[in-house]
Amino acid sequence: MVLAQLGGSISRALQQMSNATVIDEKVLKECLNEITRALVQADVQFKLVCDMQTNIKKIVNLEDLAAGHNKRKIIQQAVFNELCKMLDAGKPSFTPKKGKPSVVMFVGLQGSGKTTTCTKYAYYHQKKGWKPALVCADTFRAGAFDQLKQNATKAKIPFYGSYMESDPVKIAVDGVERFKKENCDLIIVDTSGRHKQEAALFEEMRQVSEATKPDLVIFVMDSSIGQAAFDQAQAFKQSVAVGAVIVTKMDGHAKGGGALSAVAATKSPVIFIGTGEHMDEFEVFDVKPFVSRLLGMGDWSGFMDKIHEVVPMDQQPELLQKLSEGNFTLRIMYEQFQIILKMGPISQVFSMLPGFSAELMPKGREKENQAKIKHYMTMMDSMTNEELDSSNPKIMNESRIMRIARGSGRQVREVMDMFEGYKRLAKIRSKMKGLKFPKKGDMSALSRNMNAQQIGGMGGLQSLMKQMGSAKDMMGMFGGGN
Ligand SMILES: Nc1nc2c(ncn2[C@@H]2O[C@H](COP(=O)(O)OP(=O)(O)OP(=O)(O)O)[C@@H](O)[C@H]2O)c(=O)[nH]1
Repeated sequence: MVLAQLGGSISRALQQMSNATVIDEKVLKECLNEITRALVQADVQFKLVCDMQTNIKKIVNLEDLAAGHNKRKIIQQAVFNELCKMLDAGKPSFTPKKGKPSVVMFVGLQGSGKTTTCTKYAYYHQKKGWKPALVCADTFRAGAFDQLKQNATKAKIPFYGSYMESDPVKIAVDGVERFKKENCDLIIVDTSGRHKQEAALFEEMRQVSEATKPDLVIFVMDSSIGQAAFDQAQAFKQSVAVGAVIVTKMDGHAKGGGALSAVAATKSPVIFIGTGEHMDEFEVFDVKPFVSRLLGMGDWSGFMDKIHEVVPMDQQPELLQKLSEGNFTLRIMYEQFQIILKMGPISQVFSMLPGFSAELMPKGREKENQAKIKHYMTMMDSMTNEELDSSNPKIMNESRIMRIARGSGRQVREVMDMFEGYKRLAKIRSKMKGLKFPKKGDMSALSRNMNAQQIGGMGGLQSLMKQMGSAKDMMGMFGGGN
């Protein structure tokens, strides 16, 4: 994934600087040049990158920093802040409220991923307890309704469209009315994809917008257009009241950094990014957590959100208790695998943990990793209660391993592999013993807690993970980290 490479290059530049015995002008310059190269390679506008470099140099005045100052931390913080500034549109978008009907209209160029993104957006909200519905007002592209219908059926989301009606305005109005009556709280209208030059289709888009009075218009844009994103976003904004942007195909394009920074320059907030063709390859875009993950600094609030999304409320205290106990059995590992599989792409989940980088888990390995977890779970299904509930690795003798392999139809080597992985995770967990996890939204509790643990907040946890070599270890378990 290109973004992971960008994050990896910036983190490495910062790491190399940290490794230097003395941080002087030369070391800082080398570090900033390295970061500049990485950003330019990701197609970020050269002027933006130069401005960023100048700003950092202004903030980090090495001569003025007294000896006691932690120069490394100050530089890291400046890089973090400047990256945030570059990607921040400066104003939030309208946010629909659960339980209150909102109409959201999707617009974008042909093939930008609009139809796919409508379903991803609906599915994302459905998982959070909303009642979304999809309306296909794309009468231009043959097959658009079938595509939406197929996606919606797969995700069990109600949909509306017509093979007969050729007027998109009528379909949109009928669909919105119908779903309002059915008490849907998020009515999503997909419109025809269009080109910048196609005046007639732009007019149609204006009419659909006028007739349905959307609370939010989302412009969907393919990241491969890079810096051209600026012109495109502007063109759409001039025709309809674009309130937010979703950038798609961030998984495969070297120009992703350019697209994100160019959209921010139009002052249109990016609210989600698409990171693959599948329904759950869709991530909230929130500048600070995004940059934090990009730099391998984690995103605890995103991680906790995911947990709150997939674990029923009544089981949450129990899970958090287990996470903080450090007494890690194979049964706990099994339960946590169940959660991980529900949380979405493994690389996405792990990139939310400090010390992990999406780079450690190549995207191509996603399917392979999911299959590996499932195989591990099949092997654990062949274990006895005694084996599952023991935290003593010594009970797993040769005859037990042979029995588990036979029972699950897997190789002995795979059982041993799974067991090695378990031991690695158990080691990590024992070091995290006593760490209390915050309630949803209560990040201050986490930092208070971490300070109490004397591991020095977020950065401290990151270095703790590094000390343990856990990122590579854990990724290694799933076949990443090479
Ligand atoms: N890799 C990747 N592919 C994506 C992503 N989002 C959409 N796609 C793919 O992009 C292609 C076009 O997506 P559609 O949803 O049909 O695009 P559209 O904008 O609705 O197309 P029109 O209706 O012609 O305007 C499909 O093959 C999608 O699977 C993404 O985030 N990553």
